[in-house]
Amino acid sequence: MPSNAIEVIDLCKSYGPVMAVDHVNFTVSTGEIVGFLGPNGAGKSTTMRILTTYLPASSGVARLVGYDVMTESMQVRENIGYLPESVPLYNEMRVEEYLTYRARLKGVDRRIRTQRIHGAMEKCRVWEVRRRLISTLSKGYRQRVGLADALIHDPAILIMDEPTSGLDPLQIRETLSTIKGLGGQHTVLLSTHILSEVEAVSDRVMIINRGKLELDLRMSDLLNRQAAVVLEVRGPSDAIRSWLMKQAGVTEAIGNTLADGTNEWVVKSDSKDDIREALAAGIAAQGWGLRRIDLKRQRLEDLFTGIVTRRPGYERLTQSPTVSAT
Ligand SMILES: Nc1ncnc2c1ncn2[C@@H]1O[C@H](COP(=O)(O)OP(=O)(O)OP(=O)(O)O)[C@@H](O)[C@H]1O
Repeated sequence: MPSNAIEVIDLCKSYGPVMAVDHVNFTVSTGEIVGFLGPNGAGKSTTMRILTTYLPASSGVARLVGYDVMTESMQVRENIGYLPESVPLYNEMRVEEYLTYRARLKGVDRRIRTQRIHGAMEKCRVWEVRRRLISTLSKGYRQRVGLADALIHDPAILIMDEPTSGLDPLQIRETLSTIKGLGGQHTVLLSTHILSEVEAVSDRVMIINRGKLELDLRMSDLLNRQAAVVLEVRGPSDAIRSWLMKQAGVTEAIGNTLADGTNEWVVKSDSKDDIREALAAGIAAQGWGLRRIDLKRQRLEDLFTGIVTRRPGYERLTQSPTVSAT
C-alpha cells in the first residue's frame, strides 16, 4: 500500500462561474485522522464527493490508495467507506439484515461475511439493535448503522461528511470515540463545522475557504504555533513597545490602553520557548511595573476565525503538493 492513502494534486471543480474547489493540494498518510473544516459553501462536500468518485473533477488529480478517482473508480470504491451527511438506509429492513445485504453488495467473501458484520456492529455499537427495524431507530443509531455499513468491507479509507450532524451530546461523544478508535487501522477524512470535534479526534486539521485550502496543520504543531504573551505594564508605552520589539523571538507587540492608564500588550513570538520569564525580568530591569503576564495558546477557533474573516497574521499555511505529510 502507498504511504499516502490520499493524494490530491491541483484539484479544481467549477460549477459555471463558481470555483467550488480551487487548485487544492494535500496528502493524507495511512492511518491518519484528518479533520476537514470550512464555513458553509467552502467546498468540503464537493471535495469529498470527488474523492468518493460521485462527482468528476474539472481538472487535477486525486488518488486513493494509489488509484485514480477518474480512471480507476471501481478500485477506489472498493477501498473506501463513505458516510454521507444523511445516511440512505432501507427503513423496512432490520439492522443485521441490512448490513448483510450491503456486505453481499460490496462483495464481502461469504466465508468471512458474518464475522465482518458482527465486527462492524460491535465497533459501531449497534449490536443491541441488530434485530430492530431501521425505521424505528433514533438518528444516533441510524448514523451508527451508516458507519457500520461504511466499515463492512474493511476499507483502507473512511470519508465522513458531518458524521455528528443532528446527534445529541451523548451520541456525539460516542460517535467521536468510535471514530477515534478507527485511526491507525483506517485512514479517516471527516468534515465538520464543529471545531471541538476536530480537536478531540484528529491528528491533523485542514481548513478550506472559498474553494482554497488555507491551512494544513498537525494538531501537535497547533499547540506550538504563535503563542502570544499577554502583559499589563505600567510605563511609557512608546519605550515599552520598542523594547518589546527588540526581545528575542518577538514578532509583534500590540498595545491597548486600559481604563486606569496601564498598557495591555499582546506579544507574539516565533520562539518555541516560553518567553515569559525573560520578558518579566527585562521589564523589572527597565523599572516598569508588571501587573500581569499570561501565556495565551492559539486555539483552533482563533485560526479558523482568522482565516475565514481574513484577519492579518493568519497567512495561508499549507503543504506544497510535493511535500509528504509525514
Ligand atoms: N450542484 C451545484 N451546482 C452549483 N453550485 C454548487 C453545486 N454544489 C455546490 N455548489 C456551490 O459550490 C460551493 C461549494 O459547495 P459545497 O457544498 O462543496 O460546500 P460545503 O463546504 O460542503 O458547504 P456546507 O458546509 O454548507 O455543506 C458553494 O458555493 C455551493 O453553492
